[in-house]
Amino acid sequence: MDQPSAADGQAPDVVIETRGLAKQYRGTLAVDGLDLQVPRGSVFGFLGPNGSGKTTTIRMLMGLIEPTSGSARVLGRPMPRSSRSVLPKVGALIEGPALYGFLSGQDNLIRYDAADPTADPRTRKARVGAALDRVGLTAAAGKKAKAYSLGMKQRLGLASALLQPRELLVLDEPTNGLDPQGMREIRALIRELADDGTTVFLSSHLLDEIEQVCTHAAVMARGRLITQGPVAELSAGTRGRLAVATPDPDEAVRVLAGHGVTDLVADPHSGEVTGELPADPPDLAELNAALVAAGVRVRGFGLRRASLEDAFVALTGEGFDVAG
Ligand SMILES: Nc1ncnc2c1ncn2[C@@H]1O[C@H](COP(=O)(O)OP(=O)(O)OP(=O)(O)O)[C@@H](O)[C@H]1O
Repeated sequence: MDQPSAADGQAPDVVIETRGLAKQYRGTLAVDGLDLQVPRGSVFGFLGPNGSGKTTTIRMLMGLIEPTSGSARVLGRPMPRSSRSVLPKVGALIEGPALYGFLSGQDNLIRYDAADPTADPRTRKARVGAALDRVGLTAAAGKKAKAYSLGMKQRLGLASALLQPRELLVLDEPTNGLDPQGMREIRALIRELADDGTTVFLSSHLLDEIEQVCTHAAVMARGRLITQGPVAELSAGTRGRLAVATPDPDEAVRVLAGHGVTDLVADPHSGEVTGELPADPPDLAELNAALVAAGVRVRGFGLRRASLEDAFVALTGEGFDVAG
């Protein structure tokens, strides 16, 4: 049967699990042998450049398209076979919310709620009011949706996904196209939802977004999973860059290069020189002393923690290209 059990080999604290999941389009292997594990209670970032297979994966997870091979389980049940029992517990926002511009935000939600055969019409108003409140749109509830900013439209879309209690929220690029303020609002909302115990799975091509909001992440490149795990651990395996703040960048670059530091970059705006330490790094105190001895005025000196971007570059040997 479809009930989750130990016999299925899936731990109950995993809300999404795929094994060898793959999708082949005519000329393209969009997703290639994906083994994904999303822990319950996590804010899970599904990170990858444009075209790396994120949306295709999400569509398979939500039972919208069939995988070519492999399997996917959501909330312990196989997809797409169990869509009817799984999807009511999953709030999904894929490729932007479908809204009627001529209806108010509130009336859009009433329409959504009315389309749900399991939703009791007698409690509709209260549900819609609570969802609007949840996303901070109560004051704008009577305004036509076409007059909403992009961020407000996105929040209304989230409200539609929150009309029913959800175990899992799946959000495809939830901040795409938003201005910085709109992005902050959506991120704050995601954190609040996670604090309430909802697992949030979100895709993004923005590295810093994943670092700011996610507890866990999986990194995709060209349809393949590069790595996954707690965000702090993903970058921990990558060495940080040496950073020297100095008004003498040219001389600093020369001295550091002489001590085996590679990939040196001098930022004229910040007055900072950064570089990659060699595999067998020199003693940092001696490196600093060498700079000073060469007449380099050192304002700051240290190792910067590796970012997810550093980890991505180290793992793929490619830059994180977010063009498109
Ligand atoms: N319906 C389709 N038919 C043919 N090829 C497709 C189809 N959908 C996606 N692809 C291809 O599969 C690959 C992965 O696309 P996908 O949309 O899953 O990536 P993504 O990581 O979500 O990128 P984006 O953020 O740009 O949507 C791309 O090369 C894309 O062109």
